Amino acid sequence: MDAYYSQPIAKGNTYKLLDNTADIHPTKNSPFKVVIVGDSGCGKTSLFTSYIRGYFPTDYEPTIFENHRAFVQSQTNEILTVDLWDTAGQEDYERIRRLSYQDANVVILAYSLDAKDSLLNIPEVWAPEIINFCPNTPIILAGLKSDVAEYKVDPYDAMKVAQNIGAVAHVPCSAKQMYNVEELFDACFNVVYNGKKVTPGSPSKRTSGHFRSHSKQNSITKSLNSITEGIRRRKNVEREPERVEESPGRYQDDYEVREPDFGYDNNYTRVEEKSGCCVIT
Ligand SMILES: Nc1nc2c(ncn2[C@@H]2O[C@H](COP(=O)(O)OP(=O)(O)OP(=O)(O)O)[C@@H](O)[C@H]2O)c(=O)[nH]1
Repeated sequence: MDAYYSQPIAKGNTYKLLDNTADIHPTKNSPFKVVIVGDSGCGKTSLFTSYIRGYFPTDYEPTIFENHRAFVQSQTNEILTVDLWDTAGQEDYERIRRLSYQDANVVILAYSLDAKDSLLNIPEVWAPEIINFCPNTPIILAGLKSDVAEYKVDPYDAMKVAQNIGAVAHVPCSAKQMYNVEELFDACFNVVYNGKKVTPGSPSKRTSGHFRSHSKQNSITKSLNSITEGIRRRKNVEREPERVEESPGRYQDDYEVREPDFGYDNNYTRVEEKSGCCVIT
């Protein structure tokens, strides 16, 4: 695994996912936001499921938007609230996905080791989108489905891509075999915390620039959930019109997805962050 890292960030702390969340009070912590993006079908949802739930899902259902909350404990017993944002790889949901980038602490940029196009799309599609919408957010490139018998992607080509897009790490992993899954998420936390104490407290006291207000995140999540619900309901209307009692058109205009205006231009430009987390050339 080490050979595929551009920087040895995963050598920092390890974080244990907590099963029993009954005694945890999330308001004490600012959530740590991890967003995953990548081609449709490359394995993003399965990765999150295998990390949070500990099993590999057998059904495939294209994601529109999903949000999961988890709690992890560092080796020094500090608890971190983690929000995992699963996005749609499908072009149809591009506008929703773009809203997910806001205030991300880390972006996992995923490709599948059994789909060459999914790697080609990293510099063509995904990296420019991330740079556009969250230019200062560290990127971790994740090569999913590392269990497949035949790789369509040379891991060393992927390593080059990782360096070219300024990813802080490249992690090949398998949700199916639970290979490197925990290491990938440890890497996410270590990008920000490496060696630093995880302390609950006011987001404004943070200096990394990657912590934002809890309430703002909650309102983004609520609005994305309602958009997603609207889409799901409209899809059901299309698929099963006989079960709809009210006007079938009622969900068509019940939300408006606006392109976020974060004040960045649309070009794929060189972005350097002082912390050295994200350097794009
Ligand atoms: N062999 C293998 N197959 C996997 C792995 N992870 C996911 N898959 C399969 O890949 C397909 C797509 O997986 P998803 O996790 O739904 O993919 P996704 O990237 O979330 O797809 P979208 O929601 O369309 O963006 C499913 O049939 C999974 O069973 C893995 O680690 N190994």
